[in-house]
Amino acid sequence: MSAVIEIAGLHKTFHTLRQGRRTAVDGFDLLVESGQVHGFLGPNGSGKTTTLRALLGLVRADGGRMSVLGAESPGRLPEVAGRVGAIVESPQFFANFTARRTLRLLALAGGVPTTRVDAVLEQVGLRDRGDERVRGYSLGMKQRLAVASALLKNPELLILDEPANGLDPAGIREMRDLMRSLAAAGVTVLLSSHILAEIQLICDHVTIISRGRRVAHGRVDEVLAGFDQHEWRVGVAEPERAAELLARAGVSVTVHPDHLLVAGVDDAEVISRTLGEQGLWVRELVPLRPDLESVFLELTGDAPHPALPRQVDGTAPDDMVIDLDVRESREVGA
Ligand SMILES: Nc1ncnc2c1ncn2[C@@H]1O[C@H](COP(=O)(O)OP(=O)(O)OP(=O)(O)O)[C@@H](O)[C@H]1O
Repeated sequence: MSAVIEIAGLHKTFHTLRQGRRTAVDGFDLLVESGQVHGFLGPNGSGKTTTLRALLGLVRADGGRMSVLGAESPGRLPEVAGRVGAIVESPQFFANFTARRTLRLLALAGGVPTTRVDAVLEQVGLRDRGDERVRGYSLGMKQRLAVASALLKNPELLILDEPANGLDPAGIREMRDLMRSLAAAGVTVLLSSHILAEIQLICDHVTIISRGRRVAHGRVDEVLAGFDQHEWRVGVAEPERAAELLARAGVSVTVHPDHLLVAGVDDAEVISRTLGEQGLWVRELVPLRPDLESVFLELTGDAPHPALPRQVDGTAPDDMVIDLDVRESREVGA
């Protein structure tokens, strides 16, 4: 797979009269490879928009190296601009224009054949609504129109800042289907979001940013697996006795009022056999898998995560890296 976006050590500090110096991006790295639907995830104010703006030459970086489709950014961006569609500042459309007219105008302004208009309306699922005025569009339809405008030049790379912002679950599902169909058509997608469920639903890869620095990156499932503590919720009669039996078998167990919490067990059979052999029958055995939300909170919040050391001793999946040095430097500075 080839690199479509590469950012290494990006720095950007803003100087404002009221707030003084503010470091928005602090040595950030990003690698997006061809064919990925890559989520760029971080809390509000963590530096996502600044990174995308710097990558696209909309704001000047203070340091670091960036390239888009192999061309160094911002110097050689014009060479590849025709192959990149981006929506970083949310576009405003004339409410009285129809989507078709809007796209025709944008095509004419961008030197794109107007025959592309029908193709992109079809691609974003607005073909049947293309002759309606934008004022009657739902937020999801407006977002899709924005994506359609970025698709006019048939880009190989699509960069979207918060494309699912404000969408309801149905809108997010539509956006996910759209991103998947684009990926299937060979478009590489980078989309930013501060909403975890969105990234988990839409993206196959993720880079998590916190306070201007990358704190995790890799395949979504592998980032999650790296945080899997192999925990189980166990429902059983006589929980105290069950806990004792499990502890004696070397299993880490915590007693809660109506269940046990067992950690560090790969195979559920270990639990059911240990208890069953002593005449205790398990009535509930549920694996507790981490979701991106808990991973995100661990990485961007302050709580240390017991699973983190596993990431640096080589047991983490190859493709997933937790940038521990980032946590350390952040914690030192916190
Ligand atoms: N033009 C600017 N002038 C001064 N400070 C800025 C400017 N743009 C961004 N910042 C600051 O840089 C930091 C990062 O902002 P940025 O917009 O990149 O974050 P973000 O992750 O995109 O946030 P959000 O999810 O809220 O859009 C914030 O502290 C923000 O206030």
